[in-house]
Amino acid sequence: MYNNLGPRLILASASPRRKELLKQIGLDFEIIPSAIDETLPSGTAPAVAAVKLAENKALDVASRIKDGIVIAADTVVALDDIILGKPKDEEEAMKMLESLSGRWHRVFTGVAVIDSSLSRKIADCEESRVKFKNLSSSEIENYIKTGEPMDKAGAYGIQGKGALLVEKIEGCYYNIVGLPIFKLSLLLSNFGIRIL
Ligand SMILES: Cc1cn([C@H]2C[C@H](O)[C@@H](COP(=O)(O)OP(=O)(O)OP(=O)(O)O)O2)c(=O)[nH]c1=O
Repeated sequence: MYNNLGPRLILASASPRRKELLKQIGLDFEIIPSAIDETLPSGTAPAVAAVKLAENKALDVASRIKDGIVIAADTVVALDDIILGKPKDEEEAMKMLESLSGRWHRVFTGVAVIDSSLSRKIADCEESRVKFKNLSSSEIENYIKTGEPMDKAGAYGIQGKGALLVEKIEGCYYNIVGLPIFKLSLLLSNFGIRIL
């Protein structure tokens, strides 16, 4: 593990995907989920929303700990400039999947890294593009029955059965899953954390 002797690292996330992705690169870290209100003024641009929410999550946790470096992220799906967050119920999941059918959309993940003293903070956003196949109503219904859409932005998870909906992508795959590993490594290097 990288930081046995390095700074304490905290992932401010309840997302099992983010935990797995951070483990994938061999970092030793703790988890303290944030408890922020994730609503932003309507009309906020998707990239701005993703960065702002990531910053708010990181600040929330950083202000509750004595020492350490906090990592937080937020993922939004954007169809044109309309933000698709997590669906509140199956009906909304169906509407989201219908609107994504046969089209390209963008996935933005904002990432924030903040020192517990709040003296150093850095945030950035990664953008990927995703093209969905044309979905039939039975495909949408069957996908919703898997339960996969409910805790995910845009009502799908590319890392699961949602892969069956995705024709192609442009950009970082990990960004779509919720944590752009390469971008995060650049941010961490600004804090003197080099993983390789
Ligand atoms: C598009 C897409 C999103 N997602 C997930 C990533 C995020 O977990 C979720 C978007 O919600 P977020 O609010 O970004 O994150 P979260 O509430 O799950 O976790 P936390 O705020 O505690 O960090 O959607 C996938 O898992 N796969 C995908 O293909």
